[in-house]
Amino acid sequence: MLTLTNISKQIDQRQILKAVSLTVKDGETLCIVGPSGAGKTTLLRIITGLIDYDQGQIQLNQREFRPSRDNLQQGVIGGVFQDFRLFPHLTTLENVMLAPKLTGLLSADEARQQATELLTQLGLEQQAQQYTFQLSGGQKQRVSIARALALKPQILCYDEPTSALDPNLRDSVSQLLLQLKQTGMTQIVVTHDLTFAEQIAAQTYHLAPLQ
Ligand SMILES: Nc1ncnc2c1ncn2[C@@H]1O[C@H](COP(=O)(O)OP(=O)(O)OP(=O)(O)O)[C@@H](O)[C@H]1O
Repeated sequence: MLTLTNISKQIDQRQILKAVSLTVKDGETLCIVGPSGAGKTTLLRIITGLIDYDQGQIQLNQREFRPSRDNLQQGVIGGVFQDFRLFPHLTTLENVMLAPKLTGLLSADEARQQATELLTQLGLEQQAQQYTFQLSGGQKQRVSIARALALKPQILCYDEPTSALDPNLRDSVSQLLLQLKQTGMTQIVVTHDLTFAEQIAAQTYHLAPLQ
């Protein structure tokens, strides 16, 4: 269970988040919705440890928890970001193998086997040997999810996972997130797409812009 209590954040002396409190229970999917500029991405960047917060407290499983970039690498909290952050000069398979191999979580053989399984699970077996610059937006999205899953996160966070996708692909992302929910994955999804939010989550947190 992840709990945020009164999280506040200023950027350039402007208040972006003020006293945000929310809880995500194990196995739940929480959608964070709100208008453009409300601070959704900022909140997700705080949860994934990419930026710090000024005030408040975060607890993971009822213990104080300070998100950091290390948590992304150690499989505590995984992130799927809007720009995918794939390595274009590596193949799809290599992109998914890389982090568990570099962090020592798995041997090279184990990482390869796991990556092959994840790519099959996500319908990307045909793309395994392609460079990621050769893939479509929807395929890159799924590689990015496979890569995050390869680090066995407790919680997986997504920033606008449908923003670059047409309606059919949006439905396939919903299906994928629902499948992951069935495996017990805890998920936090930033989106401004309310139809998508309704498809995937029972719980929605509305972030209102500050004036
Ligand atoms: N690094 C930064 N420097 C300056 N301002 C920033 C920075 N990051 C975010 N902001 C500001 O914080 C506010 C919230 O931005 P954020 O990207 O979190 O909103 P959002 O709700 O995700 O918006 P969108 O739906 O358009 O992506 C915006 O006004 C943005 O300009």
